[in-house]
Amino acid sequence: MHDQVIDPTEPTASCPACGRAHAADELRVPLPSAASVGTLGEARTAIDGLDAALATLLERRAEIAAVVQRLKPVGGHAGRDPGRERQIVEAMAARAPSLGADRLARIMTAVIEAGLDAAADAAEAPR
Ligand SMILES: O=C(O)C(=O)C[C@]1(C(=O)O)C=C[C@@H](O)C=C1
Repeated sequence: MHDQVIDPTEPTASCPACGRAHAADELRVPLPSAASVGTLGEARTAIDGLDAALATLLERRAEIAAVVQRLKPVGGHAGRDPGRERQIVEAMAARAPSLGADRLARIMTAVIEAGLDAAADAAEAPR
């Protein structure tokens, strides 16, 4: 899958995830529709592909969130910003209406807290 940026202008020969050529710092994900999956196996294959993309995005999000913690005057759990978290959830709710803001808030609270925990662990780890 795509990881570090080498040269964003240089297309990969063939992406192992989608089979097409595109810049190495892009994630292109097939988006199977619910209507396109008819069997349990097809549905699980579709979920596995989406989860692989989600994991890639979550890993990259945690890396960026760790940078934010170093840039803020007060980082980590002590620097939680509920207003910013609400803004994130509201923006996501516009893209995920069937989940809605309340369920997305549960998801994003877990994502944000996991990111803060990972950043704290990385900051404590010997270099
Ligand atoms: O934007 C910030 O201030 C962050 O620290 C990042 C982040 C996030 O992971 O998105 C984490 C904690 C805050 O409560 C809000 C958002």
